Amino acid sequence: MSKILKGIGASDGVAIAAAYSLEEPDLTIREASIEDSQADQEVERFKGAFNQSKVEVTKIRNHAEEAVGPEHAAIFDAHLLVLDDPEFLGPIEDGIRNEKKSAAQSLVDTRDQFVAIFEGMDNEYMKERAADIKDVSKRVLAHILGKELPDPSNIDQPVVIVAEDLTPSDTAQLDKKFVKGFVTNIGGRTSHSAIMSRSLEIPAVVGTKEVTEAVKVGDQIIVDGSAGDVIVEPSETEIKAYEEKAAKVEEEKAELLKLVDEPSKTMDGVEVELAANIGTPDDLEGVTANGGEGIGLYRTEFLYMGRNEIPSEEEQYEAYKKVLEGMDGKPVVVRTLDVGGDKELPYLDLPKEMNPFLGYRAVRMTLDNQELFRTQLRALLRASAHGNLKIMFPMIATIDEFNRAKALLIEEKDKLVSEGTDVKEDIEVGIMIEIPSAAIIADQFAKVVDFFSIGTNDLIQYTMAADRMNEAVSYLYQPYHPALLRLIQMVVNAAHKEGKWAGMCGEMAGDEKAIPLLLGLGLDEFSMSASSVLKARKQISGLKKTDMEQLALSAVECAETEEVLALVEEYTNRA
Ligand SMILES: C=C(OP(=O)(O)O)C(=O)O
Ligand SMILES: [Mg+2]
Repeated sequence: MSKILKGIGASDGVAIAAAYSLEEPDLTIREASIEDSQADQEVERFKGAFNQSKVEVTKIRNHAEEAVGPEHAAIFDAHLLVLDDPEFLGPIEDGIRNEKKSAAQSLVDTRDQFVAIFEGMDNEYMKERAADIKDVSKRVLAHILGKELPDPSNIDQPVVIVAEDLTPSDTAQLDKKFVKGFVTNIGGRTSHSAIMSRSLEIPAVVGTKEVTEAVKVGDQIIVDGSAGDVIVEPSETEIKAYEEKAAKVEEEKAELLKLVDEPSKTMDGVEVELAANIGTPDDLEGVTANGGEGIGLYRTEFLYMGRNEIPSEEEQYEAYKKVLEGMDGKPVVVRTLDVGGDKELPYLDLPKEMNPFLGYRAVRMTLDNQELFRTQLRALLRASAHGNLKIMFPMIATIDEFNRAKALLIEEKDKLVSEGTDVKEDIEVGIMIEIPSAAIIADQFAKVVDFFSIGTNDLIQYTMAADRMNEAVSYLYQPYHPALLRLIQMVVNAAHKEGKWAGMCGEMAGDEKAIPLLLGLGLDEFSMSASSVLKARKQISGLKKTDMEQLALSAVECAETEEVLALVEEYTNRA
């Protein structure tokens, strides 16, 4: 009998495939020492494990080169060097032969010695070598212990990934050709793995609480990303029903594609901009295919993930240039590095925090690490010559933070100009509105910034004090709550009063129930997953802006979310 798990639908569509687990195996060492007579056998075992690891790393390296480019493959070249390094292999063999350690124990002790030496050096390059040694040793240890490490980039058959959670860098490595869907235990619609699943257009269900318990590797599962359902070991009849549903989803998509070149216009002729959010230059294809009128949010942090070092100015410049040229003069809002919260960068050695979402993240960190920030700003300024760039700072809480970030930008711009580098004049510089303090004094911000983009994913969690990743408090995560609508109203009105524009790049911008309200509140730009653009265009073409203004005026006066939703229903059915 099949079993149905309920979760939160994170990305629409239906996937049917075998389950693949991303859980890491238990790598606890049970035998630390050996008898004399076992030494040869243990040496054989450790050499065999190194050889197996070399074969795997070479495969992963080649795959990475093909899928994401040679820059990302370079990490694995460094791993291969470690696997061949006699300075590393020698002490492991000595530990087995002379100190009677098991292969696993000798590997771990040698690893720890090397890691301590490299981490203690005052040199970024050497610190990165410590990360390589840790990574490689984990793989070798797994082989010595007879365990297998999960490797999302090495999947070569259709699968549905099942995991406790997927980190943004795990998600970035998924190959759409084989990864048909994913299901996690934790997370909500705005956790970053969910956002990535939408940009990759992979059906996903998050927050099932129990998928890793309920599903065995190889089990057939169905993911219904629209309903948030996961069917484990489905019957023939269920498979057939879902295959039909999948075909219907494809049909609807084909129908919507007819709107690709249409303007985004309400019934009474008001145009808005429907833009898309991207994480990497590879996402551009989806934006063009879905008729995105611009990029409303380029989350540059993904360029910094899944690697062991900060991307160079040149590498960043190339990525930004590719996006700007790809959008061919259409607006591209690039957000400067926003790490922290659930987006970690192991090589930056950021402190572990009690409340990472309230901690050292985004501009708070980049203003403090000026070399890193200036490198990104220079890359952006140089790229500005290739298109319609707008620069946006994340997680701004105070005017002073904005002024400091902008001052660095201007300093770098002046330097580049004096060096004779081409930099576009009049680049718009704006901020994300993710923190209630910024929304509340939006009138002050509007005097100094060129635009706002409301980041509701964070703004909701900070307004309601409800962690966006935590399902236990997900009932409080209410996009349509009047408190939030009032903040949005303040921001849009403040922008318009100063002749500036206000957009939204949080997930709410692509939400069918929110769009009528946002239109009525006067939002100028809606930036969403590329896969939602055409649906939004169709919806907007059936709404009258004047009616939606009435709806919004009534909605901000409501006491509860339910009342707001009832109003949305009433007004949109009327239209
Ligand atoms: C778009 C946003 O930023 P991110 O989801 O990357 O935190 C947001 O907070 O709404
Ligand atoms: Mg945010």
